[in-house]
Amino acid sequence: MKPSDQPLVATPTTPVRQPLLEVDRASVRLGNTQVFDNLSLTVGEGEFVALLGSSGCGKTSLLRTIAGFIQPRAGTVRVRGRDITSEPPDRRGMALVFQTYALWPHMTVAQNIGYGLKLRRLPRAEIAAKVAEIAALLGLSGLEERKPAALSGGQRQRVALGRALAISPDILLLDEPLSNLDARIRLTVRQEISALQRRLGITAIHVTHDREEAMVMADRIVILDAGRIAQIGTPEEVYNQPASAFVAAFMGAENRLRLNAGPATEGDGRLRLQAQGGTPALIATVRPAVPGPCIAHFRSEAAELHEASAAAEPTAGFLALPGEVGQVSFPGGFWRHVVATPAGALVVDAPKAWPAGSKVDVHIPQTGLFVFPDEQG
Ligand SMILES: Nc1ncnc2c1ncn2[C@@H]1O[C@H](COP(=O)(O)OP(=O)(O)OP(=O)(O)O)[C@@H](O)[C@H]1O
Repeated sequence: MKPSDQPLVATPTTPVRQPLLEVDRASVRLGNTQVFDNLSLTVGEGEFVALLGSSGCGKTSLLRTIAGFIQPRAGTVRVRGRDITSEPPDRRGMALVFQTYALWPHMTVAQNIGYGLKLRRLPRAEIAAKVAEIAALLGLSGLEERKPAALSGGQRQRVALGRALAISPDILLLDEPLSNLDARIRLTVRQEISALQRRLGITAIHVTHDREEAMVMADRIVILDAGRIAQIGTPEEVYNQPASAFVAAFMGAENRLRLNAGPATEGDGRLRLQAQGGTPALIATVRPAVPGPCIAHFRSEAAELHEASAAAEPTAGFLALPGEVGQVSFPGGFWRHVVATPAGALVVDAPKAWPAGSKVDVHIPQTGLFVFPDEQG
């Protein structure tokens, strides 16, 4: 199947809970850019969904379409079955938290949190009670009278979150809310948002380009590639069963090999895979079942380094490639090696350092290989 023949909508592999939000065959064009076309997505009640993809793939545009700031040229957006495509943003029961916090600088923490409630003309006492509740929930008690300029980045983002939660939205939309925070604070706020979302049972859609953030926060991850849904699944599914070479690489299996697959000589259903210059490997369980050119992806930690051997016999269960260690580094916990092989440079992690210049064999077990037909091959 050529990429253009692939379905636009990836089938979720896990059942969606009671649907709360449905984006149905939506198309969005901005200026001359067709951002996405015929895109469908269902989000269940109480679910935390991450929209993950590289810069420019359309994550923010999809979120803004859901929020009502972008009007799709075709398709509908529904909440609990009700068509809200033409409803303005403030009538959708959603709250959006931005990357830049977007707090009112002249207002105090309490006024910022209570802003949406004031717009809804709630009685003062009710606003004060709700603000106090939210401030306590988010660990902001005691800071209510401060202005945003007198807060840390993490505290500001919690105020922005508080302002969103104060209006009790059906759906919380998070547009890279953590990307302006430094790495350590980001981990804390990430956990706080996750815990809060689960405690309140609120439905959340979170835009991020950070794979780990999506993995640890979301129930399901939607991986977008140039306006198309490349895969929808739980973190384990997209990590362990990537649906395409793109998803495999995006989920960290960045080593890429062109392989040739043929039937194993024994005729027992196994495939004989061979990388350029490598020993043929007899492999049982990988896709594709059909012989031909294919692309394999694997993670740097899935491979092993061994002393070079002259073996040219087919090996069972793993690919073997001769190589020479180039650059060696220590990212922490393991040693990372760039290994030159006839099939190209590969990155391989190992518990010990192999000095630069070592002649090695790279072994890649079939359990760590993600193999896909090579459409271009
Ligand atoms: N107002 C606009 N006019 C024209 N094109 C736009 C407009 N806004 C966004 N685009 C284009 O639409 C595409 C998707 O943009 P979008 O901001 O949704 O991507 P993204 O995945 O959120 O990226 P990032 O992670 O960089 O924020 C990009 O090619 C972008 O250049």
